[in-house]
Amino acid sequence: MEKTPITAEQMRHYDSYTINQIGIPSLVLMERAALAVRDEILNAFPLYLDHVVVVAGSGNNGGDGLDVARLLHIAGVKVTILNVGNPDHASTEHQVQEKICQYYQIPEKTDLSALKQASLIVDAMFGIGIDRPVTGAYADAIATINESDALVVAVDMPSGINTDTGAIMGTAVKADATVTFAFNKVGLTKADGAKYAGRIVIADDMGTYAVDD
Ligand SMILES: NC(=O)C1=CN([C@@H]2O[C@H](COP(=O)(O)OP(=O)(O)OC[C@H]3O[C@@H](n4cnc5c(N)ncnc54)[C@H](O)[C@@H]3O)[C@@H](O)[C@H]2O)[C@H](O)CC1
Ligand SMILES: [K+]
Repeated sequence: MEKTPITAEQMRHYDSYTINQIGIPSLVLMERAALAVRDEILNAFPLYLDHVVVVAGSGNNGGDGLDVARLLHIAGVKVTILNVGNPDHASTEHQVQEKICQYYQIPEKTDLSALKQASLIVDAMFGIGIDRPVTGAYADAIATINESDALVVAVDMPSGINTDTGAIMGTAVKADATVTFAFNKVGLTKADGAKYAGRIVIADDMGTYAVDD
């Protein structure tokens, strides 16, 4: 398996090859991604589990976050979801995960004050899909996260960090750890990305396959 850090475009290519050519459904990849984040949180941060707040965007990074919220909830952890994204823009997978979280009646908030009670924050606003500077409610959430003394675990990328350059796009989450999927990302190895990522965990048992075509 290729071990050098990859770009967002390469990751999207490998994802779509795995989903469309091999036939592994994207929700299966999402579940495997979320299991890796859950395992890292339970194994590495057992003293920070009093109240986990998952900050979710409306794309598949947010979908991963909702999946992690459910997995932690059924593991007996107190979890609150803070939805920052616009629900009207929710991706298909995000909507599936949202419905499951509603089944488990996991509390959902939109007010940033939810972050004040967090012992651990899961940053699931943006992953490799970030394509413009962060502004508005997302920027406010990032500022509040960075001011918090909660432990911060980023899903795939610290939100606001450019996957390919490591540059801060307006503003970015400073994470204690980042669980990135399938392969390391170029943006986690250089510039501000290397600093903002914290300890990097590469979840490479993802079922995502590198193709060289
Ligand atoms: N690699 C894997 O095996 C898997 C990765 N998964 C996760 O999917 C995300 C990528 O999801 P995507 O929906 O493409 O993008 P994001 O969730 O990162 O971003 C959502 C959405 O946000 C918009 N956007 C971009 N920049 C901004 C901005 N500055 N302000 C507001 N909105 C912005 C843009 O339209 C994006 O589409 C990946 O990181 C993983 O977490 C899958 O779960 C499956 C397994
Ligand atoms: K993120």
